[in-house]
Amino acid sequence: MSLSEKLRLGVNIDHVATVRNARGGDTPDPLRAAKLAEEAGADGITAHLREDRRHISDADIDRLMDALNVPLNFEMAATDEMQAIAMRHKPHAVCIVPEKREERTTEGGLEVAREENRLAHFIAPLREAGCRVSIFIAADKRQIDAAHRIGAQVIELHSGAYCDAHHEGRFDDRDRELEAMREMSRYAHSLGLEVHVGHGLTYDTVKPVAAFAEVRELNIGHFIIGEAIFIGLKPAMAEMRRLMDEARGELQAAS
Ligand SMILES: CC(=O)[C@@H](O)[C@H](O)COP(=O)(O)O
Ligand SMILES: NCC(=O)COP(=O)(O)O
Repeated sequence: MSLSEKLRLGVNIDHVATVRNARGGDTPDPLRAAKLAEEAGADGITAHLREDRRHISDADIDRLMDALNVPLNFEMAATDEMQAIAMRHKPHAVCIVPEKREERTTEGGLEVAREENRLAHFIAPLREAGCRVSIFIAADKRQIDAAHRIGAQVIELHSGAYCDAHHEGRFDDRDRELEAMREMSRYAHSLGLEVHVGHGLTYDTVKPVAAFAEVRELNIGHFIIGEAIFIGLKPAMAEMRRLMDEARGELQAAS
């Protein structure tokens, strides 16, 4: 991959639905947020249909599929129910994520290595249907090798541990997490996998990750939606885009 290729920004609109669902009505509408994000230059929209439907609903996915002009990255657990939904919609990308009912947010990466056989069979029809299959994993060589073996085209590295360490002031841990993601981005890229990164990224944490030459896409939601409350969605996205471009520009200048 060349550095002149654009680093894509996928905007996750799950937490617009979280606010909507707090009152059970129709507002704020995640589709409206997605269309605004699209107008503001989002390269894709990410939505996670959780098994417990705590934020995005089935109807949201129907409406996103009908109305979006940019690719939808459909995040889902590896269950029969979700596979059937994905097969009905055939979104541009399907990102397989681990899910626990009791977790507040996606805590870790998918355990691919221990479930290789099941996951290989699970993703095969999705690939045949034309979806790009992405696997949400920790920066762990074993998991990357397994994702590669089962035929995934993309991996998304979970940046939550790096972001948490930064915001909690555990800078040694942060630097270790960052280094692991850097090394594993290179490794995954060398296997021919497309590399994405996401979870918990903020203005303070995005630049070092955006500077990984092998990374093609960042998926960012919670922070952008939170910031949008104060400054609006388009300015919040524009600032994220500016930081990503700045990191990329610095990398290009140094190479
Ligand atoms: C997999 C992942 O990182 C996302 O789905 C995102 O964080 C939003 O969903 P949750 O906050 O419900 O985990
Ligand atoms: N896959 C990560 C994602 O879509 C966004 O995560 P977050 O920024 O909402 O934590």
